[in-house]
Amino acid sequence: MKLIEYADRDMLAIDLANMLAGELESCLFNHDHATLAVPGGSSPGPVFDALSGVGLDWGRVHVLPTDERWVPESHERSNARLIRQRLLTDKAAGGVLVPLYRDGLEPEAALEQIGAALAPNLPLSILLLGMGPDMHTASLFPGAPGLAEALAGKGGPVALLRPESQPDVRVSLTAPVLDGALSKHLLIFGQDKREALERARSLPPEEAPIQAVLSEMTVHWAE
Ligand SMILES: O=C(O)[C@H](O)[C@@H](O)[C@H](O)[C@H](O)COP(=O)(O)O
Repeated sequence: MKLIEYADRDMLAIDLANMLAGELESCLFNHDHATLAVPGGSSPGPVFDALSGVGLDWGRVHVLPTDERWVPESHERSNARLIRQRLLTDKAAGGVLVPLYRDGLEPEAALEQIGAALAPNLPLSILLLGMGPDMHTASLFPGAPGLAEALAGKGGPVALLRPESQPDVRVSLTAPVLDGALSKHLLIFGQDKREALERARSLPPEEAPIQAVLSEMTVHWAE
C-alpha cells in the first residue's frame, strides 16, 4: 500500500483526476476499451468534476459504480445518478455508464443479469474506492448480512448486502473483483478515516472489509 498525502482536498482532487486520466489514456492505447469503477458518497465529486474536463476517447471508457443502492437512477441516493451528474458530463459526456440497478426487478432476481453485463468489463482497468470510518468500502459493510458472500465472491462479480445502518439494500462488486483491478486507488479525507485505515491493517476483512483490497493500493489522503 502506498500513501500520498496532499496539502488540501482541492490539490488531491486535481492530482488524482490527472493520475486517473493518465492511466485511462495508457489503457486505451493498448486496449479497445478501459473500465473505470468509481464509488458513491460525498468524497469523489470534486475528482469527478476535474476528470470530466479531461479530453479522452470517452466513448471507449466504461464507467461502473463500485456499488449501488437499490434505487432508481432518478433517486437522490443513486450512485449512477451521481456518476451521470458529476463525471459523465462536459468532455466525459460520451463515457459509457454500466449501471448496477435494474428497474422493475428485485435485486435477488437481477444479480445474474448484472453479472452478465459486467463480464466483458472484467478485470477492472482502474478502481477508485472510498471508505467509511467503519472501514467499509464499496458496500462491503462490517457485519452486514451478505458480507461473507461478497468477500468470497463465489456467486459471481456482484453480491447483495443488507447493511442495517443503511436505508437501502445494496448491490456491490465483490472483493475479488475489486481487488483484481489492474490499478487501485483509495480516496479518503480526514483524520478519522486515516486512523481507521491504520486500524484496518491489523484486522481481518470480516471486521475491516477495506483490508480485502489494500494490496498494491495507492491511498490518496488529505485532512
Ligand atoms: O455508495 C457509497 O456510498 C460508496 O461506494 C461508499 O463505499 C463510500 O465510498 C463510503 O461510504 C465513503 O463515503 P463518503 O465519501 O461520503 O465518506
